[in-house]
Amino acid sequence: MLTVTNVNKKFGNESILEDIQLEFSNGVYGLLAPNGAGKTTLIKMLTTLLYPTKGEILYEGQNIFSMGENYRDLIGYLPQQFGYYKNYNPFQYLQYLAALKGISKQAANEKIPKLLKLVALEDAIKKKMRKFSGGMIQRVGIAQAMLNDPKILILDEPTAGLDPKERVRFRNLLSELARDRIVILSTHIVSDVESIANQIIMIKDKQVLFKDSIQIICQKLQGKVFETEMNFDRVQEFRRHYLSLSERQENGRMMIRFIAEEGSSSNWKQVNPTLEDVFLFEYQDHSLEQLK
Ligand SMILES: Nc1ncnc2c1ncn2[C@@H]1O[C@H](COP(=O)(O)OP(=O)(O)OP(=O)(O)O)[C@@H](O)[C@H]1O
Repeated sequence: MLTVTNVNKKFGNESILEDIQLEFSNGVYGLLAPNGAGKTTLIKMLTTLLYPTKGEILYEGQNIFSMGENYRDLIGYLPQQFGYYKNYNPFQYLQYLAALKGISKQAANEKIPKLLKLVALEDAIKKKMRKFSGGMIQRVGIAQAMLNDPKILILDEPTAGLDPKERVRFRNLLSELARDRIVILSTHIVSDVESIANQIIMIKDKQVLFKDSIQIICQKLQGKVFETEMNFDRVQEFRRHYLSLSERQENGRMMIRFIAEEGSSSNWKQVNPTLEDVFLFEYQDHSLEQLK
Protein backbone atom coordinates (compact mmCIF):
# COMPACT_ATOMS: atom_id res chain seq x y z
CA MET A 1 0.00 0.00 0.00
CA LEU A 2 1.21 3.45 -0.97
CA THR A 3 -0.20 6.35 1.02
CA VAL A 4 0.07 10.07 0.52
CA THR A 5 -0.74 12.05 3.67
CA ASN A 6 -1.30 15.81 3.88
CA VAL A 7 1.09 16.48 1.02
CA ASN A 8 1.67 20.06 -0.10
CA LYS A 9 4.00 21.20 -2.85
CA LYS A 10 5.20 24.73 -3.46
CA PHE A 11 7.61 26.02 -6.06
CA GLY A 12 9.01 29.15 -4.42
CA ASN A 13 5.95 30.97 -3.13
CA GLU A 14 3.62 29.36 -5.60
CA SER A 15 1.48 26.62 -4.19
CA ILE A 16 0.84 23.80 -6.73
CA LEU A 17 -0.71 21.04 -4.61
CA GLU A 18 -2.39 21.30 -1.21
CA ASP A 19 -3.39 18.75 1.37
CA ILE A 20 -3.23 15.74 -0.94
CA GLN A 21 -4.50 12.52 0.66
CA LEU A 22 -4.38 9.33 -1.39
CA GLU A 23 -4.14 5.58 -0.93
CA PHE A 24 -3.11 3.10 -3.57
CA SER A 25 -3.36 -0.70 -3.55
CA ASN A 26 -3.14 -3.04 -6.58
CA GLY A 27 -5.12 -1.88 -9.60
CA VAL A 28 -5.18 0.90 -12.18
CA TYR A 29 -5.55 4.49 -11.02
CA GLY A 30 -6.29 7.17 -13.57
CA LEU A 31 -4.91 10.55 -12.59
CA LEU A 32 -7.10 12.79 -14.66
CA ALA A 33 -6.89 16.58 -14.89
CA PRO A 34 -6.24 19.27 -17.49
CA ASN A 35 -2.67 20.23 -18.32
CA GLY A 36 -1.02 22.29 -15.61
CA ALA A 37 -3.15 20.94 -12.73
CA GLY A 38 -0.16 19.29 -11.07
CA LYS A 39 -0.24 15.68 -12.27
CA THR A 40 3.45 15.55 -13.17
CA THR A 41 4.36 17.26 -9.90
CA LEU A 42 2.46 14.59 -7.96
CA ILE A 43 4.04 11.81 -10.00
CA LYS A 44 7.52 13.23 -9.46
CA MET A 45 6.90 13.13 -5.71
CA LEU A 46 5.67 9.53 -5.92
CA THR A 47 8.86 8.62 -7.76
CA THR A 48 11.06 10.56 -5.27
CA LEU A 49 12.23 13.00 -7.96
CA LEU A 50 10.71 15.87 -5.97
CA TYR A 51 10.29 16.33 -2.23
CA PRO A 52 6.92 17.40 -0.87
CA THR A 53 7.04 20.78 0.85
CA LYS A 54 4.90 19.27 3.60
CA GLY A 55 3.38 15.89 4.42
CA GLU A 56 4.62 12.36 3.83
CA ILE A 57 4.46 9.49 1.37
CA LEU A 58 4.67 5.98 2.81
CA TYR A 59 5.08 2.58 1.19
CA GLU A 60 4.02 -0.26 3.49
CA GLY A 61 4.37 2.19 6.36
CA GLN A 62 7.89 3.39 5.48
CA ASN A 63 8.76 6.86 4.28
CA ILE A 64 9.70 6.50 0.59
CA PHE A 65 12.42 9.14 0.83
CA SER A 66 14.21 7.33 3.64
CA MET A 67 13.85 4.01 1.76
CA GLY A 68 16.03 5.49 -1.03
CA GLU A 69 17.34 2.81 -3.38
CA ASN A 70 15.07 0.16 -1.85
CA TYR A 71 12.05 2.17 -2.90
CA ARG A 72 13.41 2.96 -6.36
CA ASP A 73 13.87 -0.79 -6.88
CA LEU A 74 10.12 -1.14 -6.40
CA ILE A 75 9.04 1.43 -8.96
CA GLY A 76 8.89 1.49 -12.73
CA TYR A 77 8.48 4.91 -14.32
CA LEU A 78 7.67 6.03 -17.82
CA PRO A 79 8.16 9.81 -17.93
CA GLN A 80 6.27 12.06 -20.35
CA GLN A 81 9.27 12.00 -22.61
CA PHE A 82 11.80 9.27 -22.44
CA GLY A 83 15.12 9.20 -24.24
CA TYR A 84 15.97 6.24 -26.42
CA TYR A 85 18.64 5.52 -28.94
CA LYS A 86 17.32 5.39 -32.46
CA ASN A 87 20.16 3.22 -33.67
CA TYR A 88 19.60 0.59 -31.02
CA ASN A 89 17.18 -2.24 -31.35
CA PRO A 90 14.89 -2.72 -28.33
CA PHE A 91 16.92 -5.65 -27.08
CA GLN A 92 20.16 -3.64 -26.99
CA TYR A 93 18.37 -0.65 -25.46
CA LEU A 94 16.86 -2.72 -22.65
CA GLN A 95 20.21 -4.44 -22.04
CA TYR A 96 21.78 -1.03 -21.62
CA LEU A 97 19.10 0.17 -19.19
CA ALA A 98 19.23 -3.11 -17.27
CA ALA A 99 22.98 -2.57 -16.77
CA LEU A 100 22.27 0.95 -15.45
CA LYS A 101 19.72 -0.50 -13.04
CA GLY A 102 22.29 -2.97 -11.76
CA ILE A 103 20.58 -6.06 -13.21
CA SER A 104 23.07 -8.81 -14.09
CA LYS A 105 23.65 -9.52 -17.78
CA GLN A 106 22.38 -13.06 -17.44
CA ALA A 107 19.18 -12.01 -15.66
CA ALA A 108 18.64 -9.28 -18.27
CA ASN A 109 19.10 -11.65 -21.18
CA GLU A 110 16.47 -13.93 -19.72
CA LYS A 111 14.07 -11.16 -18.83
CA ILE A 112 14.19 -8.93 -21.93
CA PRO A 113 12.68 -11.38 -24.49
CA LYS A 114 9.83 -12.05 -22.04
CA LEU A 115 9.16 -8.35 -21.61
CA LEU A 116 9.25 -7.69 -25.35
CA LYS A 117 6.76 -10.50 -25.79
CA LEU A 118 4.54 -9.00 -23.09
CA VAL A 119 4.40 -5.71 -24.99
CA ALA A 120 3.95 -7.56 -28.30
CA LEU A 121 7.28 -6.52 -29.77
CA GLU A 122 8.79 -9.97 -30.11
CA ASP A 123 8.87 -9.64 -33.89
CA ALA A 124 10.74 -6.36 -33.68
CA ILE A 125 13.52 -7.46 -31.30
CA LYS A 126 16.22 -6.92 -33.89
CA LYS A 127 14.76 -3.84 -35.60
CA LYS A 128 16.31 -0.45 -35.06
CA MET A 129 14.01 1.78 -33.08
CA ARG A 130 14.23 4.57 -35.67
CA LYS A 131 11.75 2.53 -37.71
CA PHE A 132 9.24 2.23 -34.85
CA SER A 133 5.81 3.89 -34.71
CA GLY A 134 4.87 6.05 -31.71
CA GLY A 135 2.93 3.13 -30.27
CA MET A 136 5.88 0.77 -30.57
CA ILE A 137 8.14 3.28 -28.82
CA GLN A 138 5.62 3.63 -25.99
CA ARG A 139 5.57 -0.13 -25.62
CA VAL A 140 9.37 -0.13 -25.37
CA GLY A 141 8.84 2.54 -22.70
CA ILE A 142 6.58 0.23 -20.74
CA ALA A 143 9.03 -2.65 -21.16
CA GLN A 144 11.84 -0.51 -19.70
CA ALA A 145 9.61 0.52 -16.79
CA MET A 146 8.94 -3.19 -16.15
CA LEU A 147 12.60 -4.30 -16.18
CA ASN A 148 12.78 -4.54 -12.40
CA ASP A 149 9.31 -6.15 -12.11
CA PRO A 150 8.04 -3.11 -10.19
CA LYS A 151 5.34 -3.21 -7.56
CA ILE A 152 4.41 0.35 -8.53
CA LEU A 153 4.24 1.27 -12.22
CA ILE A 154 3.84 4.98 -12.95
CA LEU A 155 3.13 6.25 -16.45
CA ASP A 156 2.95 9.97 -17.24
CA GLU A 157 0.72 10.75 -20.25
CA PRO A 158 1.66 7.46 -21.89
CA THR A 159 -0.82 7.51 -24.75
CA ALA A 160 0.28 10.77 -26.35
CA GLY A 161 0.90 10.08 -30.03
CA LEU A 162 -0.79 6.68 -30.14
CA ASP A 163 -3.37 5.85 -32.77
CA PRO A 164 -6.75 4.42 -31.65
CA LYS A 165 -5.74 0.81 -32.26
CA GLU A 166 -2.54 1.26 -30.30
CA ARG A 167 -4.50 2.86 -27.47
CA VAL A 168 -6.71 -0.20 -27.15
CA ARG A 169 -3.72 -2.53 -27.11
CA PHE A 170 -2.05 -0.33 -24.54
CA ARG A 171 -5.09 -0.32 -22.24
CA ASN A 172 -5.36 -4.09 -22.38
CA LEU A 173 -1.70 -4.40 -21.47
CA LEU A 174 -2.11 -2.13 -18.45
CA SER A 175 -5.12 -4.04 -17.11
CA GLU A 176 -3.06 -7.19 -17.34
CA LEU A 177 -0.12 -5.64 -15.50
CA ALA A 178 -2.34 -4.20 -12.75
CA ARG A 179 -3.40 -7.59 -11.49
CA ASP A 180 -0.49 -7.73 -9.09
CA ARG A 181 0.79 -4.18 -8.87
CA ILE A 182 -0.21 -0.54 -8.47
CA VAL A 183 -0.48 1.15 -11.86
CA ILE A 184 -0.84 4.93 -11.88
CA LEU A 185 -1.60 6.49 -15.21
CA SER A 186 -1.71 10.24 -15.69
CA THR A 187 -3.64 11.75 -18.56
CA HIS A 188 -5.89 14.58 -19.63
CA ILE A 189 -7.72 12.27 -22.07
CA VAL A 190 -10.83 10.81 -20.47
CA SER A 191 -11.15 7.83 -22.82
CA ASP A 192 -7.65 6.64 -21.88
CA VAL A 193 -8.72 5.78 -18.36
CA GLU A 194 -12.45 5.30 -18.73
CA SER A 195 -12.33 1.63 -19.60
CA ILE A 196 -9.45 0.45 -17.43
CA ALA A 197 -9.12 2.51 -14.26
CA ASN A 198 -10.52 1.00 -11.07
CA GLN A 199 -10.37 4.44 -9.57
CA ILE A 200 -10.16 7.93 -10.99
CA ILE A 201 -8.31 10.68 -9.19
CA MET A 202 -9.20 14.19 -10.32
CA ILE A 203 -7.23 17.21 -9.20
CA LYS A 204 -8.82 20.64 -9.16
CA ASP A 205 -7.81 23.90 -7.52
CA LYS A 206 -4.65 22.20 -6.16
CA GLN A 207 -6.62 19.53 -4.29
CA VAL A 208 -8.01 16.06 -4.85
CA LEU A 209 -11.54 16.60 -6.11
CA PHE A 210 -12.48 12.94 -6.54
CA LYS A 211 -10.92 9.60 -5.80
CA ASP A 212 -13.55 7.08 -6.62
CA SER A 213 -14.85 4.58 -9.12
CA ILE A 214 -16.23 6.02 -12.35
CA GLN A 215 -19.70 4.93 -11.31
CA ILE A 216 -19.60 6.95 -8.11
CA ILE A 217 -18.05 9.98 -9.77
CA CYS A 218 -20.77 9.97 -12.42
CA GLN A 219 -23.48 9.98 -9.78
CA LYS A 220 -22.57 13.60 -9.16
CA LEU A 221 -24.39 14.55 -12.35
CA GLN A 222 -27.18 11.98 -12.13
CA GLY A 223 -30.44 13.56 -13.34
CA LYS A 224 -28.66 16.62 -14.69
CA VAL A 225 -27.49 15.55 -18.13
CA PHE A 226 -29.91 15.90 -21.05
CA GLU A 227 -29.97 15.75 -24.79
CA THR A 228 -32.19 17.77 -27.06
CA GLU A 229 -32.32 19.08 -30.60
CA MET A 230 -33.06 22.53 -31.93
CA ASN A 231 -32.68 24.81 -34.91
CA PHE A 232 -29.26 26.36 -35.35
CA ASP A 233 -30.47 29.89 -34.71
CA ARG A 234 -31.48 28.98 -31.15
CA VAL A 235 -28.16 27.43 -30.15
CA GLN A 236 -26.34 30.57 -29.10
CA GLU A 237 -29.12 31.67 -26.78
CA PHE A 238 -29.38 28.14 -25.34
CA ARG A 239 -25.67 28.09 -24.54
CA ARG A 240 -26.11 31.23 -22.46
CA HIS A 241 -28.34 29.33 -20.05
CA TYR A 242 -26.97 25.81 -20.06
CA LEU A 243 -23.57 24.21 -20.13
CA SER A 244 -23.27 22.51 -23.49
CA LEU A 245 -21.17 19.32 -23.25
CA SER A 246 -21.24 18.28 -26.87
CA GLU A 247 -22.97 19.32 -30.05
CA ARG A 248 -23.43 17.66 -33.40
CA GLN A 249 -25.40 18.41 -36.54
CA GLU A 250 -27.98 15.95 -37.69
CA ASN A 251 -30.48 16.40 -40.53
CA GLY A 252 -30.13 20.16 -40.49
CA ARG A 253 -30.74 20.39 -36.72
CA MET A 254 -28.34 20.69 -33.81
CA MET A 255 -28.23 17.84 -31.29
CA ILE A 256 -26.98 19.14 -27.94
CA ARG A 257 -25.91 17.29 -24.82
CA PHE A 258 -25.99 19.63 -21.86
CA ILE A 259 -26.35 20.09 -18.13
CA ALA A 260 -29.39 21.50 -16.36
CA GLU A 261 -30.49 21.37 -12.72
CA GLU A 262 -33.75 19.72 -13.73
CA GLY A 263 -35.65 18.79 -16.88
CA SER A 264 -37.91 21.64 -17.89
CA SER A 265 -38.94 20.86 -21.42
CA SER A 266 -40.78 17.95 -22.97
CA ASN A 267 -38.27 17.53 -25.78
CA TRP A 268 -35.34 17.10 -23.39
CA LYS A 269 -34.25 13.53 -22.90
CA GLN A 270 -32.46 12.69 -19.66
CA VAL A 271 -29.32 10.57 -20.24
CA ASN A 272 -26.81 8.77 -18.03
CA PRO A 273 -23.81 10.94 -17.16
CA THR A 274 -20.39 9.80 -18.37
CA LEU A 275 -16.93 10.53 -16.99
CA GLU A 276 -16.40 12.91 -19.92
CA ASP A 277 -19.50 14.87 -18.81
CA VAL A 278 -18.12 15.19 -15.28
CA PHE A 279 -14.72 16.20 -16.61
CA LEU A 280 -16.23 18.93 -18.82
CA PHE A 281 -18.47 20.09 -16.01
CA GLU A 282 -15.71 20.30 -13.41
CA TYR A 283 -13.19 22.02 -15.64
CA GLN A 284 -15.59 24.39 -17.40
CA ASP A 285 -15.23 28.16 -17.23
CA HIS A 286 -16.35 29.35 -13.84
CA SER A 287 -19.18 31.36 -15.41
CA LEU A 288 -21.58 28.49 -14.80
CA GLU A 289 -20.65 28.03 -11.15
CA GLN A 290 -24.25 28.57 -10.11
CA LEU A 291 -25.18 25.17 -11.45
CA LYS A 292 -23.09 23.40 -8.82
N1 LIG B 1 10.15 23.11 -11.32
C1 LIG B 1 9.12 23.96 -11.34
N2 LIG B 1 9.25 25.24 -10.93
C2 LIG B 1 8.20 26.10 -10.92
N3 LIG B 1 6.95 25.78 -11.32
C3 LIG B 1 6.76 24.52 -11.75
C4 LIG B 1 7.82 23.53 -11.80
N4 LIG B 1 7.30 22.38 -12.27
C5 LIG B 1 5.99 22.62 -12.52
N5 LIG B 1 5.66 23.89 -12.21
C6 LIG B 1 4.31 24.48 -12.31
O1 LIG B 1 3.42 23.66 -11.59
C7 LIG B 1 2.16 23.60 -12.23
C8 LIG B 1 1.77 22.15 -12.44
O2 LIG B 1 2.64 21.54 -13.39
P1 LIG B 1 2.59 20.01 -13.76
O3 LIG B 1 3.62 19.76 -14.81
O4 LIG B 1 2.65 19.21 -12.52
O5 LIG B 1 1.11 19.88 -14.38
P2 LIG B 1 0.47 18.69 -15.19
O6 LIG B 1 -0.91 18.56 -14.68
O7 LIG B 1 1.35 17.50 -15.13
O8 LIG B 1 0.44 19.25 -16.66
P3 LIG B 1 1.28 18.75 -17.91
O9 LIG B 1 0.62 17.51 -18.36
O10 LIG B 1 1.15 19.91 -18.88
O11 LIG B 1 2.70 18.54 -17.44
C9 LIG B 1 2.29 24.40 -13.52
O12 LIG B 1 1.74 25.66 -13.29
C10 LIG B 1 3.78 24.47 -13.73
O13 LIG B 1 4.11 25.66 -14.40
